Amino acid sequence: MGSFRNQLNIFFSATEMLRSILLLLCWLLLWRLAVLMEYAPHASIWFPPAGLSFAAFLVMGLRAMPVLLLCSIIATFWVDNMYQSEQDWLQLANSGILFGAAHCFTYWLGASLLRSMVKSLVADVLPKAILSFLVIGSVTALTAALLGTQALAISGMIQSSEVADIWLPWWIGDLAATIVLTPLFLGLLSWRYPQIDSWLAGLDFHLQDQPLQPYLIKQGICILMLSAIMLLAYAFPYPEVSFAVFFLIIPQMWMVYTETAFRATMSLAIFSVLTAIWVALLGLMEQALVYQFAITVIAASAYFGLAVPVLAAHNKQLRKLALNDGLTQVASRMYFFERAEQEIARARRYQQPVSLILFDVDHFKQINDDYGHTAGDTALVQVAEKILTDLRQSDLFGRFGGDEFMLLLPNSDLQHATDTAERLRQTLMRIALTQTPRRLSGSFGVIEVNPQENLQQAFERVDANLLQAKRQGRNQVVSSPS
Ligand SMILES: Nc1nc2c(ncn2[C@@H]2O[C@H](COP(=O)(O)OP(=O)(O)OP(=O)(O)O)[C@@H](O)[C@H]2O)c(=O)[nH]1
Repeated sequence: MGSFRNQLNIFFSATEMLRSILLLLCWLLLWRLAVLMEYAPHASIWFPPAGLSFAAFLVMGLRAMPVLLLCSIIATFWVDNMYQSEQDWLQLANSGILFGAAHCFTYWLGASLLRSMVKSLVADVLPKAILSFLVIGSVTALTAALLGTQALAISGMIQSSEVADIWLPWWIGDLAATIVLTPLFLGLLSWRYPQIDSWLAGLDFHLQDQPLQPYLIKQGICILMLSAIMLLAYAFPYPEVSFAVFFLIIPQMWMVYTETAFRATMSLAIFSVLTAIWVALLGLMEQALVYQFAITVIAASAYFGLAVPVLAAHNKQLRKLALNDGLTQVASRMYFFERAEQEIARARRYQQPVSLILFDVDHFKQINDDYGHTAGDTALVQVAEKILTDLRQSDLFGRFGGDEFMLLLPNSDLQHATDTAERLRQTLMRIALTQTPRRLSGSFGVIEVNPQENLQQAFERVDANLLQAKRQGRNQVVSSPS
């Protein structure tokens, strides 16, 4: 009950009223545009209001219903004015309500289904969200076409016999617009409705600081290519020539991979509007179905392409998390062992020495207990930063866990590694911790890796040396020959 009252309050708020009026104006404008591109009665090459209805129901839910119903009724009166069907206003209102009910109910149902499906997906599943959108969008457009044509037949706007001819182009027109335009409308609406971001599984529609010029060049190439292909189809009126429009997938995918999601969807919208305009201008109505399919197929492929940069960014982030220790940013234990295996194998091949150092901060627990975990964390970060400045570029430095760190020194024999450990022990004592007045010290184990042993065995030996350094009173280096 509370939530219903909440919805009512939102519905009657000034901003929502303004949004509804804007929605009404945009819908009617797009509808007028669609009528301009009709190639047969009630069959437009594409029907942009369908994309807007789907996007509005996705974002606003049931709150969009009254406005979109009103749009459908106004459109019915408007269309009658054009076709002169001689119906009286009561019949027209009846037709409008029937058509509106078919259109709005279907798109609301489709949008609600998509919303609940996308919400139930766990993170990082953009391809699944895209697939759900394509499947539900197509079925919704089909249902809207079947119910819409029936509504017109029942209300007497068209003959029953015409339904069989109209439903397919009606569906493809709705489908092209729903598939191409819904994401763009969602992108535009996501500036005002931030909840959309969470459904997009990482896809960012908001403008980023990417240079405008390369985008404009790519957009220009897309427009030129499309215009050339359409003029070619006009000059050589064979059905085969019209299929050349499918080549547009190349520049569109180029756009998807290199530009922001918003620009890519914008480019698809420009492609579909221009195709529709060229078809209308050059009278290529015979091949309208080919162009409608091209628009839909290219858009559907492009959306899957949108998932690639998002997945690549996720992978990069996951790899960074796996390779680096989250707190100190030195190598993670997993990455250290992976690299150490490679280095030891390489050293064995070239018969070069390689050494391991394992060290542990003495009485670190005391810092946590006396000054808190944040002070402990800061101390670990300071230790890692300071040690890192004291190493060669080729040395590998990682965190084993807790206050234990490890080093792999390529091209270093036991003597060199022991000297390095001794230097680091002194470095540790010089660290001035920012959050505690404490001074640090560390215990070090050192070994030179024996050509016959594997990493596991080498690690056990260096760990034993560290343990001995602890037992012997801490703040010292214990090394042993191979
Ligand atoms: N602040 C902080 N503490 C950690 C972290 N990881 C482990 N610790 C703590 O580090 C302490 C490590 O203690 P130990 O190595 O067992 O012992 P110690 O106090 O260093 O004493 P010795 O090693 O015997 O000299 C434990 O209290 C852990 O809870 C971390 O990421 N941050």
